[in-house]
Amino acid sequence: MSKTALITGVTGQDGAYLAEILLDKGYIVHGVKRRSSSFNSARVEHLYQDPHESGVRFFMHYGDLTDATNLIRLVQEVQPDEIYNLAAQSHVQVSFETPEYTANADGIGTLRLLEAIRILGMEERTRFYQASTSELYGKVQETPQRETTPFYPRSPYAAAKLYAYWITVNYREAYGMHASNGILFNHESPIRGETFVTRKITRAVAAIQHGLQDVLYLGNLDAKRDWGHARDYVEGMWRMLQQPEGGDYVLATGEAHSVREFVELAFARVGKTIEWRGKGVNEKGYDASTGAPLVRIDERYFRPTEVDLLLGDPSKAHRELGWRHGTTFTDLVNEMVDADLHQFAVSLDYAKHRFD
Ligand SMILES: C[C@H]1O[C@H](OP(=O)(O)OP(=O)(O)OC[C@H]2O[C@@H](n3cnc4c(=O)[nH]c(N)nc43)[C@H](O)[C@@H]2O)[C@@H](O)[C@@H](O)C1=O
Repeated sequence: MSKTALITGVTGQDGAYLAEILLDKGYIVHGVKRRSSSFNSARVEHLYQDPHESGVRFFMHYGDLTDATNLIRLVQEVQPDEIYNLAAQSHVQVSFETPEYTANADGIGTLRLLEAIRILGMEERTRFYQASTSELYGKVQETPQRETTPFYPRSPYAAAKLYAYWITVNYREAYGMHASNGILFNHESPIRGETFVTRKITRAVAAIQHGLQDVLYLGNLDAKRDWGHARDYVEGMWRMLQQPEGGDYVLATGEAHSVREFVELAFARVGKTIEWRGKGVNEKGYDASTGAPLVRIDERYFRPTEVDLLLGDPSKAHRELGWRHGTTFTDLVNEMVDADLHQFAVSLDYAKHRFD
């Protein structure tokens, strides 16, 4: 019999990759998305099947982590074997402007979902995955960070996720639920949201290459992150729920790079070498061969409190889940730049023919 999974946040980067691998593994997949006045399902469009065909295995529902009755009804209707809670207000900088909403969706939202399982008496049947985050380590207390490293959140986003982490642990211990936290370090891909720094950079490189943009504006170039590929990380989520018991696992590559290095590699993919001149907010990145300014600093992208360095130790996941990241940092950057170059080329071609 096919297993049934419920994915909140299915229209996001991770939701889309996870839905894809679960369908490949033979699951029936129910995704939850928020209502929006603009179209927001592009990442899962290719998973839709003709409803008149037999054997349809992908279903979408409207829902919201701030709406408890909706969550209870969804869990009751779908009767999932596995719930992956990926829905969140996931932008760290935005959380400084919307701290209450972030706490409600990311913190209390997790509680609502756990309570839905309990209210319906499904604690023994339904396994639960919580999208925890390396942002919990914030002002890091040791490097590299592992499951035992103390947390020190540095944003409303991280503080909300801290509550979600502990309430997941608590429901595991109090009610014997199979509930797990995946402490995922940054994971990116060509379908990453366009305001996260990696995708912002690769889109700008592609736009500059196509003559559609002159300069890329960024904040803190010295921040370091442990960047992996989202496709690898969703496999790790699934593996956590296949264990005999729930647990908490770091997924990371074990390698950290600065935003500056990401910029350099991304421009290198299109044959441009960046030469940095100036200091602090006056620093600029120039095209070494033409002298054109390509990168400038915009103070608006600095955060009230920054997380300077995140570097994960994924050895528990290696040992217990047999999980390893596959994509290297360079391959990740190249794949993202290539995809954005292609996307701009397709749009330009479409526009050209439309107005021919
Ligand atoms: C694991 C974790 O991963 C993500 O959170 P994030 O690390 O904050 O991701 P980001 O791509 O927004 O920033 C990375 C770094 O890059 C710096 N940075 C410089 N200049 C710009 C800039 O212009 N834009 C942005 N966004 N960041 C910039 C910024 O200050 C920060 O130090 C989310 O998925 C989150 O949900 C999550 O859980």
